[in-house]
Amino acid sequence: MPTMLTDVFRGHPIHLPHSHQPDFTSLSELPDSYTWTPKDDPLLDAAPSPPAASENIPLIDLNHPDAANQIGSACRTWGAFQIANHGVPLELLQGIEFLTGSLFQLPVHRKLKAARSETGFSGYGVARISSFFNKQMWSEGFTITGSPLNDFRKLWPQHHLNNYCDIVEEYEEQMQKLASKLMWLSLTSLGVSEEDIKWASANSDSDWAQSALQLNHYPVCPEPDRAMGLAAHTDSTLLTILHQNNTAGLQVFRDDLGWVTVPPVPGSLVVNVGDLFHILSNGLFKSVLHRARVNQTRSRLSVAFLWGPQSDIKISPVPKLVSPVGSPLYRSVTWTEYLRTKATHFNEALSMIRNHIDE
Ligand SMILES: C=C1C[C@]23C[C@H]1CC[C@H]2[C@@]12CCC[C@@](C)(C(=O)O1)[C@H]2[C@@H]3C(=O)O
Ligand SMILES: O=C(O)CCC(=O)C(=O)O
Ligand SMILES: [Fe+2]
Repeated sequence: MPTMLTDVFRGHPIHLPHSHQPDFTSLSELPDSYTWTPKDDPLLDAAPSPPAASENIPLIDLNHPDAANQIGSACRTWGAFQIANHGVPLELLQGIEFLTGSLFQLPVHRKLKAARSETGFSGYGVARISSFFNKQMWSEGFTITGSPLNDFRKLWPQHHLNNYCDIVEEYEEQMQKLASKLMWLSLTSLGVSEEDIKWASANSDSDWAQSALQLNHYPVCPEPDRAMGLAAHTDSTLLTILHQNNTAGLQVFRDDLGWVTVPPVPGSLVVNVGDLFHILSNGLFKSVLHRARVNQTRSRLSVAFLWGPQSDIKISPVPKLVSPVGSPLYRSVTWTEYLRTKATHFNEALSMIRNHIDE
């Protein structure tokens, strides 16, 4: 039995700057501890000069005959794209959004009953990356892996549980299928097929993949321009699939464009390349730096499906993508090892497993 995501942080406690969550509703102005300046994040106001033309991540129709190439090209230039006609039922997207809304509407003392412990994986709390910043983020989150029953029991009475657990399980199943389809479509565009990746071809997806769900809530904020919902980061995953409610906030970074807002397109899903897919593609696919901003009038919800390989699988650059004379850009690493590296070194984690070739 491979180790599970639930064990990943056992030896890696996160010490958060404050022991309790703020009660956002009681704040009418932004406290200093929530006010971000470029000192707290060098890329805070990053913009190219001269200003770049407005561009956005592509919206790709999964039914389009050329979808594989469009996805491949988006993974190389942006590391992110949106998809329509993805096959996930609209009612399920509405269901998970409703559940997320109900969860965060609970009074703080109830949510804290399901608080994530310092070494735990699942439950209610601030983003794990909070420990790398001096300022607090204007958001709250809830992490789920596998069945949410144990955590949901702490929040809701018995009669809600079946329905809420069914929604989460159905959502995880649909996302799992979609993520695997997207991975193979994008690899096809690089000429990589199932024969080239042994761990994935020998088994069905449900044997080699695992995942987590991250529910995020960004309450309305008195001074959104000075606050940060979720600070700039890359995901450690192969792929992340994100559902956002109808409120903008997600931004992706491009060296030549600066921060680009991803507009909500009702019914569509946002996909982003994570660090492990960047490694697998030998650097061809970009693991995209992204963040979430907040809003003065509308609260924002998002549901991230974080998808990667089981903990015993070593990810390394696909040999076909390493040129015959070149050497792989990265050494091999499991998701667990990588999450631990990330828990200590955050945005430096990728460079720590990069091969430095002596000329
Ligand atoms: C399986 C994962 C992936 C995690 C850690 C763990 C559970 C929660 C994920 C996130 C979600 C929010 C951003 C991030 C950076 C964070 O702080 O928690 C993610 C992180 C990662 O992608 O590295
Ligand atoms: O809320 C968002 O749009 C981004 C969430 C995110 O990046 C994450 O949960 O990893
Ligand atoms: Fe993310």
